[in-house]
Amino acid sequence: MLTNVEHIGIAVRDLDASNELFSKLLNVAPYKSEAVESEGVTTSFFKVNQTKIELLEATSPDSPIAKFLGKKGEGIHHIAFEVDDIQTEMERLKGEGFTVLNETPKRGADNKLVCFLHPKGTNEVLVELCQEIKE
Ligand SMILES: CC[C@@H](C(=O)O)C(=O)SCCNC(=O)CCNC(=O)[C@H](O)C(C)(C)COP(=O)(O)OP(=O)(O)OC[C@H]1O[C@@H](n2cnc3c(N)ncnc32)[C@H](O)[C@@H]1OP(=O)(O)O
Ligand SMILES: [Co+2]
Repeated sequence: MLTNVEHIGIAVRDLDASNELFSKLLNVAPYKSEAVESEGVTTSFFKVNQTKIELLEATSPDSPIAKFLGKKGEGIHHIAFEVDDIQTEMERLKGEGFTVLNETPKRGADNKLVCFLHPKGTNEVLVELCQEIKE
């Protein structure tokens, strides 16, 4: 079951400059910065009440963020939904005809298992599913 918007991902060219900008905009400092090597990104996270913003800077030219910046420029890159059981949700969405981009949930940032849906099947919006890892 989808339970919430978990975060909104924003592609940025310069994470330091965008951290400053979003700190001023939201009036809070980022609570976390984390590199996710498998995605070729460095992230930083802001939280305002229940709303989470994830800034993403590319760390390699073949990163999805580098490609997105090259094609579309900075801006909203994806919307992430929290799910209670990612595997069940992936199966349900595949059954509805959506294309999952990873058949097995992978480790994302901020202690999450994640899966992406292809934007060509979701009105050009890249959708991420996130399930909290309980350790
Ligand atoms: C930090 C970890 C994690 C978290 O925990 O939160 C993250 O958020 S990681 C975020 C970065 N990772 C990803 O985005 C992984 C999923 N993405 C992909 O697998 C690929 O980016 C893609 C969506 C399959 C596209 O890859 P590819 O086909 O190689 O690139 P193209 O540039 O050729 O794009 C094809 C087509 O898709 C459009 N596109 C690409 N990205 C987006 C997007 N974010 N939103 C909307 N549309 C997107 C792109 O414009 C192309 O369209 P056309 O030009 O019309 O062909
Ligand atoms: Co994300």
